Amino acid sequence: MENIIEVRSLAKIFGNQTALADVSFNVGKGETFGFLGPSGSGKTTTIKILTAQMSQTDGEAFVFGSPAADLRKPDKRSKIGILTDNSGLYERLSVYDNLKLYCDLYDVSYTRIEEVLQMVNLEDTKKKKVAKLSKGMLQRVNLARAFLHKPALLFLDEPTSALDPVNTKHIYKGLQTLKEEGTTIFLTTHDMNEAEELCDRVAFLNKGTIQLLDSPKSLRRQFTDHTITVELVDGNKEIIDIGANGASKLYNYMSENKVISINSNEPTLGDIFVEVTGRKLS
Ligand SMILES: Nc1ncnc2c1ncn2[C@@H]1O[C@H](COP(=O)(O)OP(=O)(O)OP(=O)(O)O)[C@@H](O)[C@H]1O
Repeated sequence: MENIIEVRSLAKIFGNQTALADVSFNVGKGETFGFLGPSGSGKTTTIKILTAQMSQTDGEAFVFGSPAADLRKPDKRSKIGILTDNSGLYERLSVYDNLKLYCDLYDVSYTRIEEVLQMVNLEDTKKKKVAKLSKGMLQRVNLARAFLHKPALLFLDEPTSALDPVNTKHIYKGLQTLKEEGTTIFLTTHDMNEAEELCDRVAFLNKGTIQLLDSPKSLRRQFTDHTITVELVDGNKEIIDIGANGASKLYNYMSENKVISINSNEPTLGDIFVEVTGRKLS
């Protein structure tokens, strides 16, 4: 698979603070890659280096096969979209007029505005001035702006942090559409459900280093204790091994009509993160 991002031994030091110690990973074309870590673990710093907003102290970062710093050139920059919390929108203009300006900047047809507003669930808000938007609405306008020009690579720094569950689901659908269209997505989050929902692979970042990197499915398999929990009619819960011994036990309970529910004990990404790093995500 062609790599869109390649990072080798990346380090960033601010004064006496190490934000990134030694980070290496690749992101393949069309992949949605999740960078997961608690506050201060180095997620935004990584995005800033990959999008040429900051240079690294050591190591290498390549985007589209060239050093990330090349993204300062306008022809390269138009291939990426970035969502960060620094908005860059004109407060006195409406949502629609702000997006029109970006259409002009990227030479995109105005018909695209309706498409992206639909993807972020803001069709009814397009006439509102940006100054009057709620935090969640602002985040959705910024998202719309980030993928307005159909970038090949999209950087999303905590894309749903200000959103309610309904809008979060709506955004997930929009991001799935972008993925189906072939967009490569680099996403940071501390929301493990988001990572499960969207990401092909995730990297666990802790204190500036990657501690695990794999698909959510492989990680859950790797860390499972191979048991299920069976809830019985007498109110007791029993943990049963999923091997042959457990099977006969479960068969007996079931044939005696004693089972109310059976639940997998496969760990969530959040459980695995805590186990590996000893830290909680939020
Ligand atoms: N411009 C800066 N000057 C000094 N230190 C910085 C600077 N930017 C980031 N840091 C430090 O680098 C570390 C990593 O910060 P970063 O913003 O990358 O973390 P993060 O994982 O994105 O956190 P959050 O989830 O809170 O956004 C932190 O300790 C932070 O204080």
